[in-house]
Amino acid sequence: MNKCLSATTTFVNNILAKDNNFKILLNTLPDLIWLKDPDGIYLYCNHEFELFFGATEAEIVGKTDFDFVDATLAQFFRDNDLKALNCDKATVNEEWVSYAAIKKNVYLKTTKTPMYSADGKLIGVLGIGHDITHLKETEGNLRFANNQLSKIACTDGLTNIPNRRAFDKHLNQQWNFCKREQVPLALLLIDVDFFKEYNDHYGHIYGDRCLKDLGKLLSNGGYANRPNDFSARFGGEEFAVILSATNLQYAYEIAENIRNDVFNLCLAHEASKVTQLSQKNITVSIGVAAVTPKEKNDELTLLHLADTALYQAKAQGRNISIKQDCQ
Ligand SMILES: Nc1nc2c(ncn2[C@@H]2O[C@H](COP(=O)(O)OP(=O)(O)OP(=O)(O)O)[C@@H](O)[C@H]2O)c(=O)[nH]1
Repeated sequence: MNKCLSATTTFVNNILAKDNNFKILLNTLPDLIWLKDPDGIYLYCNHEFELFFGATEAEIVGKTDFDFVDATLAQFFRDNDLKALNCDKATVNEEWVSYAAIKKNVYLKTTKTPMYSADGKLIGVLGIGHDITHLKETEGNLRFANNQLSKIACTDGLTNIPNRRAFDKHLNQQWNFCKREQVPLALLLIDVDFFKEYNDHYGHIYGDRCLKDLGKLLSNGGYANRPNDFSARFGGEEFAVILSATNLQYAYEIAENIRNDVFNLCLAHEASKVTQLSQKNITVSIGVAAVTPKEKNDELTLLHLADTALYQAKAQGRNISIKQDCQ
């Protein structure tokens, strides 16, 4: 032990020896407490710290972190000591540590503070490690719960596909994207034909099942499979598909694929009033629109056009797709 170290060790021992109760107090604390000189040599540690290193205070004092933990961790501790010394104020860092003496992994919030004697001489760095494992776990659980909540908030409870809220957000994002790129944004509004009659005929439970099947088809059918494309339940028995950077003709072709695939699901609809059906199946009418965003219009322009087209599809007998160009 060098001369300087023995001087500071004496200083620390004097503090502790003056009042044995003080030592008892420090050993009773569940926090890890330690003191190192400016070179990183231990001057003192409490009982909790002894458990961490798996050595007694007498064995620890006079040694450095490099004698007890692997070089990477020891260097990490040393860097944090130097950080506190260099900025001459308390610094805080957090890390997972494993105890050597007992089976215990904890997430520590460690505060390191430069310590001075009464006459202003630097003694070293005082460290306090506080176990915040519980807090960390709670934080993780909260983050997980928040993610789940965000998912739930954007998912339709019945069909398990994105809901109207998610649709509105995505439409706005893609509108802005297409405005920047000056490419058309296409929208398909898909409405089940004579669904009231379906519910009346088969009951709401079967009505729900039918909507779930349609939701599954829209999300798995490969119609909106480019990264910016999107399908959602728009509300009630209405669905929507957003096709980014897509012209009206291509969007219309996708709509016709969807319309045919819905028919080919062969969901029986005995009460359908759609005429000229080879089979009384569930059918949909689709309004298609595409708009290249300009300053003077917004996403409501696109919604309005698709809605008008859907209205026309219903008026023209249903089970068709109608496309509506921007004037
Ligand atoms: N089972 C079930 N039915 C729903 C749900 N949401 C809306 N509906 C029903 O969808 C039906 C929509 O009826 P209408 O708006 O008259 O439309 P329609 O009967 O499909 O007629 P057209 O659209 O003109 O072909 C209503 O009977 C609603 O109760 C749902 O989540 N589950």
